[in-house]
Amino acid sequence: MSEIVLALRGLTKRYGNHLAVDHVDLSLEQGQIYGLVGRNGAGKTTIIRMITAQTIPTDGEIELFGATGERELGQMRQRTGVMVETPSFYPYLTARENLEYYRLQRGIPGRHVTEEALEDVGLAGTGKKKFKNFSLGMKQRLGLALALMNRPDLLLLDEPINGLDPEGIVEFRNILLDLCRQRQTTILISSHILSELSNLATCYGFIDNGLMLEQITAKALETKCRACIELHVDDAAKASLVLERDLEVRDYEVLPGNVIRLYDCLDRPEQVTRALVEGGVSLGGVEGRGANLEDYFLSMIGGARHG
Ligand SMILES: Nc1ncnc2c1ncn2[C@@H]1O[C@H](COP(=O)(O)OP(=O)(O)OP(=O)(O)O)[C@@H](O)[C@H]1O
Repeated sequence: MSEIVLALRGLTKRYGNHLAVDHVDLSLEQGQIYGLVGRNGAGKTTIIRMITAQTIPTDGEIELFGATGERELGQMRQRTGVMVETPSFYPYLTARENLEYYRLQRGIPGRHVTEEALEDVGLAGTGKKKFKNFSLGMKQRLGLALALMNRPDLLLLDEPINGLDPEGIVEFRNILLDLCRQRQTTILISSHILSELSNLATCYGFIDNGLMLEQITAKALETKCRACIELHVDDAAKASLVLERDLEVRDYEVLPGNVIRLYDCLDRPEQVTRALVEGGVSLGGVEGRGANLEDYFLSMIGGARHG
């Protein structure tokens, strides 16, 4: 069984009358990339700050690498790397000089640590270029390099992809995937844009108003958000037969209540309905379902607000 790297149980933060984080449960196994998704003010930063002891929880429990007591938690926190908002770097120093400054400040021995961190994030070749002339993507990668200097087993990243252009997002994503593959680094990454985390997160937690609304694996989310034609029929077995025989459909699933989700023939729904009717199937409804991750997230938040 995989090691549980991080577990939150009933984690709560109250500011006056405001519940910023409301009894959040979360569990993260080694090598997972957990996408914490929520709008601005949802409580993402507060959760990360409680894990790193920058904010004291009002209630609940944090378990890190199996430890829960304050003293042991303190030790285990040394195995984490954190990036909450872009760290302040010196504008007139290079990437290497900036990292060297922080390495010495933190008392981490060995120049090779800086070199490895620069290699990890693809900034080893930036030479004399000063921080002030870096693109946002480079700045964010330097922030990540700083979080990687202690070779963490758990990385906590608060909105690191925020504002990056598509190319920057891909670069950042590839670095994280490499860390996960090569070092089995476990990653918790927050974002207010779900699609920024696609092809990266292995599971998601959706948070709104401090509440964890849903936790779902990337695979399950992909299935939920996959484009399909949803058919409500009187006889699913008969409909399946017609679809396979007359339209050579292979990719479909049958849900309870005589509902069929069809992933083939998306561009020709009329042909599907005609074939079914001609095959003697009664259709109660035909509905095209979208494939948009953002819509899924927004519909969930909408649902929460009405709830
Ligand atoms: N020190 C504080 N004092 C009072 N309220 C706070 C404090 N820190 C955060 N909050 C409130 O707690 C809630 C959650 O904030 P948090 O920063 O965790 O959200 P977030 O999801 O990270 O959003 P953002 O992306 O905007 O940072 C917000 O309503 C915020 O105003």
